[in-house]
Amino acid sequence: MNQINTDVAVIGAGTAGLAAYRAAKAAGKRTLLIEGGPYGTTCARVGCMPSKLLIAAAEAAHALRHSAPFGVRIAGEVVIDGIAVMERVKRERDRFVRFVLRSVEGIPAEDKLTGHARFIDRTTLQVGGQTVVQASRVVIATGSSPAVPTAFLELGDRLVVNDDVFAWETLPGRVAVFGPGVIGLELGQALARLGVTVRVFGVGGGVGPLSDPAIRDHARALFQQEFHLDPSAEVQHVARDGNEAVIRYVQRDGQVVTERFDYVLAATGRKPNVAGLGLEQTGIALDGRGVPVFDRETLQCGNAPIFIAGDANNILPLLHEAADEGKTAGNNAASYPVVSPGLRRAPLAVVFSDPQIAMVGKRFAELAPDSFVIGKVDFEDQGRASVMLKNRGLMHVYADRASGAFLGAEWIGPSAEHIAHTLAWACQMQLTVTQMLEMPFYHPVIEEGLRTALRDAAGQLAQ
Ligand SMILES: Cc1cc2nc3c(=O)[nH]c(=O)nc-3n(C[C@H](O)[C@H](O)[C@H](O)COP(=O)(O)OP(=O)(O)OC[C@H]3O[C@@H](n4cnc5c(N)ncnc54)[C@H](O)[C@@H]3O)c2cc1C
Ligand SMILES: NC(=O)c1ccc[n+]([C@@H]2O[C@H](COP(=O)([O-])OP(=O)(O)OC[C@H]3O[C@@H](n4cnc5c(N)ncnc54)[C@H](O)[C@@H]3O)[C@@H](O)[C@H]2O)c1
Repeated sequence: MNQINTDVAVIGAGTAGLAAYRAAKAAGKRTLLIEGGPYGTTCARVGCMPSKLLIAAAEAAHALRHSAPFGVRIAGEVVIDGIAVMERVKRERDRFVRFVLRSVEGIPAEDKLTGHARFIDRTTLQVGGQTVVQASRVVIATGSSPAVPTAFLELGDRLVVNDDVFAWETLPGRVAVFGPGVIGLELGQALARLGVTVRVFGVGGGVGPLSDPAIRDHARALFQQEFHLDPSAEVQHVARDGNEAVIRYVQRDGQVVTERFDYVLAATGRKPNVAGLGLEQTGIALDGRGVPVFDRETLQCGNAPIFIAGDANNILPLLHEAADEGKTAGNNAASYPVVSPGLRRAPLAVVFSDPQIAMVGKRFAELAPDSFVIGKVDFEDQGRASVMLKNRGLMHVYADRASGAFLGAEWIGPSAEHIAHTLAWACQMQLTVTQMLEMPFYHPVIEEGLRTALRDAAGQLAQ
C-alpha cells in the first residue's frame, strides 16, 4: 500500500474540484487532486456544452421551418441529417473537453491521483486498492448523477440519461422524456425540433425550475403548443418489448393510449455523489440523503476539516456556483481552522429552452405573501419581440412593498439569458425599482419589456 501525505486532498476533478485545487495551491498548501472517472468535467463532457450544441442545431432547424412569415421561403424541404447533427455535437463537445484536459495536463503529476476515494477516517482516504492518502483537510467535490426511478431499470439499454444522448450516432425516431425539469425541457424541445417524436411526462405539475404559478402555467401552455408535455401525467405502464419501450398513459383529453419509443430519457433530477464515499467513517452529521450537514457560506462540514462544494452539496447545482464554491472550499481548506464566508453572487438561473426561462434573486416561492408587489409584462405586444416574431412570454418582477427594492424575477420570454444578467447585477447592487428605471433603455430592444414590468411595479409601489 502506498501512502501519500498532503495538506489538502480534493476529491473530484470537476469544475468545483479544479477550482478548489487551484485555490488551495495558490494559498501555498500541498494539494492532491483525486479523480475516479474521466477528466474533462461534467459540464464539458455531458452537461452544459453538449446540451447547448444540440439546442443550437435545433434552433437552426426551427428558424428554417419558421421563416415564411418574414417572406423568406425554403423552396425545397428542410432535411435534418441526424448523423451530421450528432457528429457536430460530439466534435465541438470534444474540443471543449480538450481545453479542460489541457488545463489538467498543466497540473504537476505529483499533485494528481486517479482512483475512487473513500474516507477511512476524517483525514485518511483510501484511493483505489493501492493508495492511502493522509490529508490534514479534505474537499468533497464529487458532483452529482442522474437519479433514475428504479422502475425504469428493467428497460435496460432502452433507458438513457443525458450522458447517453450525447453518445448517440444519430437521432432516434421516438423518445419519451420523464421529467419536465431543466434537462427534460432543454433536451426534449431540442429533440422535438430536430424531428424526433417526443412525449414529456412529469409528476406534480412542475415546469422547469419555475415557482411562480402564473409563469409556470404560461410556460406550460407555450411548450404544449409545440410538443407533447404533460407535467402531471398519468403513466399507467412502462415496459420493454424487443428493442422498444412501450408506454401506456392517459392523454390530457382522458384517452388511454399505448405508444412505442426507441428510448426513455430519464431526466428526473440528479443526486449528489456521496454514496460509497464512506462518510459514516468521518463522524460528521449527514442529512436524510446522506449529504454532510454543512455551512452554506464557508462550506465547512460541522467543525471538521472537511468542506463540500459544487453539485455534491446539492444546493445550487449550476456551473458558476460550482466554480465559486470550489474556490471557497479550497481557500477555507487551506486556512483551516480559520474559515470565512466565500463569495455568494445574486442567484441566477437560465433554462435554454425557446422561449428561455430565467430566474433571478429571490424565487416567488421564497417571498412572504403581501410583502411584495408584482410588476408584469406580457411579451405578446412587445415591440422588438414582435419584429422578430419572438413575442411569446410573460415576466414577473418582484419588489419589496416597504422599501421598493428589487427582490427578484421569474419569467419565460425572448433573450431571457441576457436580461437575466442585467437583473442579477441590479439585484446584487441592491437597487430599488426607481433606481433601475433611472438606467438607460435603448429603443427598440426587448429590455423595453423589462421596463414595462418595472413601471408596473413602480406604479403599484406608489399607491
Ligand atoms: C445535461 C446537463 C446540462 C447542464 N447545463 C448547464 C448549464 O447550461 N448551465 C449551468 O450553469 N449548469 C448546467 N449544468 C449543471 C453543471 O454541469 C453542474 O452544476 C456542474 O458541472 C457541477 O460541477 P461539479 O464540479 O460539482 O461536478 P463534476 O463536474 O461532475 O465533477 C465531479 C467529479 O468527481 C468525480 N468523483 C465522484 N466521486 C468520486 C470519488 N469518490 N473519488 C474520486 N472522484 C470522484 C467524478 O468522476 C467527477 O469527475 C448541466 C448539467 C447537466 C447534467
Ligand atoms: N440551463 C441550465 O443551467 C441547466 C441545464 C440542465 C441542468 N441543469 C442543472 O441540473 C439540475 C438537474 O436537472 P434535472 O432536469 O435533472 O432536474 P430538475 O430537478 O430540474 O427536474 C426534475 C423533474 O423531474 C420530475 N420528476 C421526478 N420524478 C419523476 C418521475 N418519476 N416521472 C416524471 N417526472 C419526474 C420533477 O418533478 C422535475 O420536474 C438542475 O437543477 C440544474 O441545476 C442546469
